[in-house]
Amino acid sequence: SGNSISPVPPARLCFFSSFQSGSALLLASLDRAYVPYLAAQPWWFSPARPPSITSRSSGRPTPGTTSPACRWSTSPALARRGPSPTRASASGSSSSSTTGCPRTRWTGSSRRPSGSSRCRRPTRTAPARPTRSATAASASGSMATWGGSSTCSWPSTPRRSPAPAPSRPARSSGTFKCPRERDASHCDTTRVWLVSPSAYVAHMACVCRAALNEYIAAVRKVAVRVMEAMAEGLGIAAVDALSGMVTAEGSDQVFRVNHYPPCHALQGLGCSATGFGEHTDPQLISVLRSNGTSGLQIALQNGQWVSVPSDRDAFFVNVGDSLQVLTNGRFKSVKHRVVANSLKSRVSMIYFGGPAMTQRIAPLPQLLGAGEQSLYKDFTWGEYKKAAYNSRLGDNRLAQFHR
Ligand SMILES: O=C(O)CCC(=O)C(=O)O
Ligand SMILES: [Fe+2]
Repeated sequence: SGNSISPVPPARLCFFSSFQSGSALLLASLDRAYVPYLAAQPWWFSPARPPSITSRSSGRPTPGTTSPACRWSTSPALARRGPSPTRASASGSSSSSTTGCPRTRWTGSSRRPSGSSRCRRPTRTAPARPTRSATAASASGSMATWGGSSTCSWPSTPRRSPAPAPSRPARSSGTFKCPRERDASHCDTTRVWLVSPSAYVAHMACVCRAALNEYIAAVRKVAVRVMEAMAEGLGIAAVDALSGMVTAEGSDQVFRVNHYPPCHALQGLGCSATGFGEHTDPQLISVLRSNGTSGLQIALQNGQWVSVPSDRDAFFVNVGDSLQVLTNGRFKSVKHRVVANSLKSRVSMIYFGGPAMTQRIAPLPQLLGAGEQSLYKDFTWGEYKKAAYNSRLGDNRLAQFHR
């Protein structure tokens, strides 16, 4: 995306075959919490196989299992922290509304705190929070921690069977209207904070460590190559002027997996449910791969939402706010969101390349033309991140840093 916010497909980048299979392996084994979903979609385990639609993809929950439609888990950390740029509510102006999955049952007041669930929450064991020592170690660069909703254990507590999916769209007395609920989201997320790509692997007690390591190393190379090409395109002599920030010691990288269960009740209703509210990514660059289920949209300058073609063999590369500042607005971080699919699960995995916390984020001097002023106040990535965490997901977080 970036500067080119016209509805063109994202650039296709070449997958090496080992990368492709490593990537599929990663998706298959990343977190045991995803096994029920992945098991329902055998192509995850064999990328060569077409995404054949299995009986599960018809969207009917198998009796005795938890409905994928409303399976939800919320990071206790996020719930406590409230609105955050990684997992909070959609807000701000939007030309078209999305809503909570109408089939979900609201658990509380009509305005839930951001980051908590609108869906009926299954009884489950809260995932272990990283211990203080793990967090401290992470901050000091010696390991990475798992964060977000799922750790490497699937809850052992029994879950209630869901009510069978309605055979017709769920309407309340035939007058169901899509509520304009900006605080809704319909997504499970698992995040891995990357501190040291080699050290965190040693820490991870998951089956996925090798695949994860391989994938992240490879996708980081993709990010670096893209940023090198950007520097070249901007006429900057030092090829690593931008990319060096994600390879630098202490760079702040995150890898996140999102799962958007299908929202069956949307069928035939002509409205959409928010999977991930509108936002821009705060880091430098994001490299996303998905399972080919549609849902990702970007906002054009006129506010119109455009779907990004779903292609599981393509990367979606997104410019983050920090890169917008470094290039003094030549590349723009594009607002994007995810709408839930009524039939199919969407799984995406995103590598976010961020700079080190102390990195000064300001337009590259070699980029500024004669008399050109920075459009932004000076700040460090750490300062921006702190401000971002105190904002709502859909806020224009760069606004407060504009001169
Ligand atoms: O899951 C997706 O497709 C996009 C998610 C996203 O934008 C994000 O995690 O920042
Ligand atoms: Fe994003």
